[in-house]
Amino acid sequence: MPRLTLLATGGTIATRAGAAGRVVGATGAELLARARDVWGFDGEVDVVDVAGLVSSALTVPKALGLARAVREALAGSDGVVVTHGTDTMEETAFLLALALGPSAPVTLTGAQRPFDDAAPDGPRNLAAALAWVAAPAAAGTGVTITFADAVLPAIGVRKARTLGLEAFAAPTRGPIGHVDETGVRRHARPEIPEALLAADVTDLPRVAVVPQYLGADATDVEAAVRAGARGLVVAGFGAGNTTPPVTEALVDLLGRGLPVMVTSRTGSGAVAGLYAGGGADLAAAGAVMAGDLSHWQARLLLAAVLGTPDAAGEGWDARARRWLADAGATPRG
Ligand SMILES: NC(=O)C[C@H](N)C(=O)O
Repeated sequence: MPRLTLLATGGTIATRAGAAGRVVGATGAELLARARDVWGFDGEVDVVDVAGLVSSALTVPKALGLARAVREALAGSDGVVVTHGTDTMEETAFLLALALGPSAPVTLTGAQRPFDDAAPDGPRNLAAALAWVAAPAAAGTGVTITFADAVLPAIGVRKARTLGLEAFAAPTRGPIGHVDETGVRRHARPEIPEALLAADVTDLPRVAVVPQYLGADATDVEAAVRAGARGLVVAGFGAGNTTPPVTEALVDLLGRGLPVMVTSRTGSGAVAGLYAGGGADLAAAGAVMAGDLSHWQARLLLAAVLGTPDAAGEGWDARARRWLADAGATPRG
C-alpha cells in the first residue's frame, strides 16, 4: 500500500459557520476521518496542517512555502494530497507544477460546501483525491486537481463555477481521469514541463494583468508600469486582440524591453496574433501568446521566468515559449 501525505491548508472544505461568516475550523485529521468513511480508504496517511486560511488570503510567498512542504512530503511518500480553498486553487496548482515539474502524483482538492454542511462535498472529493494519488494509474501525471469525481491537469485548469459542485474545468484539455465508487480511471497523461522554480525561490517579481473591455484606453497599462510591474499579461479579447490605444501602448513597451504575454478573456482555446492593429501587432513586437493559460496562470509563468536565472541566456520570451510548448499549451516549434 503506498504511503501518502495530506497537507491541509484550509478552504471551504475546512470551514464551519461563524457569527461573522465562515471560518476555517477543521483540522486535516478531521477531514481525513470523514474521507475514510466514504469508500473505506484505510491506507497510511501522514497529516500535516500547513495553514488554516481561506484561499483568497494566500500569497505567492505562502504558496511557494507550500511548494517546499510538498517537496519535503514527496521525499517520504508516494503521493501527496493538498486540501485548499477553491478560489485560488488553480494558481497554487500551477505554481506547484512550476516548482515540481515531473514528480510523483500531487493532487489538490477542496469543497464548495463547508465542513459542517448537511450535505458536504468535501469528504467525497478528498476520498477521490486519496484514491487518485494512491493508484498506479496516477504515475506520470504530476500536479492535478481532483474535484467532483474528475481529475484535471494543473496547467490550463480554471475555477468555472461559483457555488456548483463541479467547480473546476480545463476547457481546452478536459479531464485526464475520473474517480468514483467504481475506482480510478485514467484517460490521458498530461504534458509536464521541467521545473522552472528552484526550491529556494521565496517570492516572484510583480507582473500585472491588464483587462480589455469595450473602448479600453492605455490607463491600466500605464498604471501597472508606474506601480513597478516587471511584466504584463493582457487579458485580450477573443483570440488575443486589444484596442488600438492598448495595442499602441504595449508595442511601445515591448520595444523598450518590457515583457508582455497575451491571454483571452473568453476562458477557452488558444490565442494567436491574427488581426492588424491588435494581436498581430503585439506578436510582431515580440509578445508571447500564452496558449490556453488563464490570465492568472500566465501571470505566474511570466513572473517565474522573470524571477529565476536565465542560465542559458535565452531571453524571457524564448524561455516562456519553450515552457508553453513543453506544457502542450502552444504547438511545438
Ligand atoms: N469553495 C472554497 O473553497 C472557497 C473559499 N472562499 C476558499 O477559496 O477558500
